[in-house]
Amino acid sequence: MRVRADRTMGSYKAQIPHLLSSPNPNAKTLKTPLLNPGTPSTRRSLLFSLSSSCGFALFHGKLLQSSFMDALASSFDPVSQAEKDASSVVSRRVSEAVELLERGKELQAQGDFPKALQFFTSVVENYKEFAFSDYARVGRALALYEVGDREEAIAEMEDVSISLKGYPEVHAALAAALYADKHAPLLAENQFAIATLLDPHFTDLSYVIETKHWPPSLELAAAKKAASLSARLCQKVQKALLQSDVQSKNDKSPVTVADYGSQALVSFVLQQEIPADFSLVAEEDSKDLRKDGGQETVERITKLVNDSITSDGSYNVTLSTEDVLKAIDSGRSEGGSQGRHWVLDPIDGTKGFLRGDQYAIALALLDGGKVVLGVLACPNLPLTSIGATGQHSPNNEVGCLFFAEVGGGTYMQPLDGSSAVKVQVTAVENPEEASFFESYEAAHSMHDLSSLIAQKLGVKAPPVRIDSQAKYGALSRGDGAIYLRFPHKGYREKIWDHAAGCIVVTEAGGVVTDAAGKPLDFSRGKYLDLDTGIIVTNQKLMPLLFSAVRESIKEKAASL
Ligand SMILES: Nc1ncnc2c1ncn2[C@@H]1O[C@H](COP(=O)(O)O)[C@@H](O)[C@H]1OP(=O)(O)O
Ligand SMILES: [Mg+2]
Repeated sequence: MRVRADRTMGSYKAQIPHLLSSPNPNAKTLKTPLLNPGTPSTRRSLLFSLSSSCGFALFHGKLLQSSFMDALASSFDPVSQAEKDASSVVSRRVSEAVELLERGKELQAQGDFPKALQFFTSVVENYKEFAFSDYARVGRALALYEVGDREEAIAEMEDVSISLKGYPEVHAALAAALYADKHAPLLAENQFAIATLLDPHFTDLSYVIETKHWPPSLELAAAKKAASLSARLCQKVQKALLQSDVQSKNDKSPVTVADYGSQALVSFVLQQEIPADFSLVAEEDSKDLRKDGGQETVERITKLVNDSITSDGSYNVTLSTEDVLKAIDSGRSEGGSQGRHWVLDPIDGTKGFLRGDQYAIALALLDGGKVVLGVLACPNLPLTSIGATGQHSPNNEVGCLFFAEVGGGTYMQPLDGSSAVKVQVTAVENPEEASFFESYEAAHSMHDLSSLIAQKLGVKAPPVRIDSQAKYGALSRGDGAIYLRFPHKGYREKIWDHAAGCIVVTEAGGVVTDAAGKPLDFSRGKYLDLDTGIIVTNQKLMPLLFSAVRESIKEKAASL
């Protein structure tokens, strides 16, 4: 959700839209963990930091400095056993509630809003007697917003803005929600005025982004939802394909249907969730489908898309064939260095999809030509490391969703929706201990060149060959240390084949460059104009890798 500032509006109105990429200040540094001054202060957290810089606990409406609490507890000598018991019940309930609150915040920081909502709701409902349950109400309001229950979210924000007086983030979040969802600019202005009176920093966009880390989490939630639904659609088609007879396996139509279906579904979900200024750069368009004989395929696609929408249950609509064709064609944007554009590969690695191997649904968001968010759904990637072989035991669960926002790190979540974990690229420094990924298809990347590079580096392990951007995902969680991609002469890389993968790796601490050592430039439209190839690894290995790549390219050229 991003509403542009209207230059004719008043000074507050012009400021409110900068909060709108997310009314959820989803990732701020927690300086003062509630009742727990000893924990590290780097945790990403929602709205929970108190304005003071030392540890406080709010309890029965009284503010108690927590460093005194233990002393008070130990010196307190209750008159009766009953009072002693009551006191211990209270402290047990406080720790229970704080634990639930902390868990809710963690889940929220990971983008797992439905689970976070459960934890916050539990505090709100079961621990009403503690004043700090109001902080759970803030979390609940924002989680409700993220899961799409916006009416309830705004009502809760309004209530809590009154009960938690003097808490600027609630007013700022409410300002953004009133502006974007209620289309109530005057009410939004009032809330924004309160927020900025309480904390003038909210007028400063760089403060909102850099200090509060308000990420485009609405976009992230929408992107995760779109990619997950598409992954389900593709899984269904791949399953039917793999169960079919040999003759229909040679038929390319299942991948066609899944490809278009995935694009239509992602486009539909994004437009439902974030209608403002929608722009999508995607691989497919409806030209071929509109030709004679395409009607049956369009009908199959439409059925698939409608089945996916129905199974999700959040949208009460049935799309017509024309709606589906239009959704596909809304991916005709050219991208570029201005504005915000979604970038989609509806099925990356179609060869892998047909073989029953790896493929990915890759969705990213560009802002001013830079990738600010990426989601990679990899329906066949095992949840545990694919290690040095690319293989996994047949009982291993598969289906990973990687997601990253600029400045927020990379997370991986099972596609079944269970909790996300933060991932990091490997810390391996010695190339002898490194393994490398490359394309399964020799036509997509020069295996002889990668082999020369690996040899120069001293890599001992054989290449791990898998299809699609699942390679970026696997590398982001440390399954391997290096990804080498050297398309044959004349091939032009497209932005949708790298945008999501690139941010997933860089936010996990990795480096992605072309073979000349330059970062990938996503600002030039559909194509990446780059030198020779793409190399990916961790910060430590990059200098060594880069030299091996330069030498190998020269050597190969000389031998031709
Ligand atoms: N000749 C080629 N050289 C390099 N990449 C290609 C070539 N043809 C298609 N691709 C694209 O490479 C990507 C997958 O590469 P890999 O799986 O080897 O990493 C896909 O995006 C695929 O397109 P598509 O998305 O249309 O399948
Ligand atoms: Mg692709």
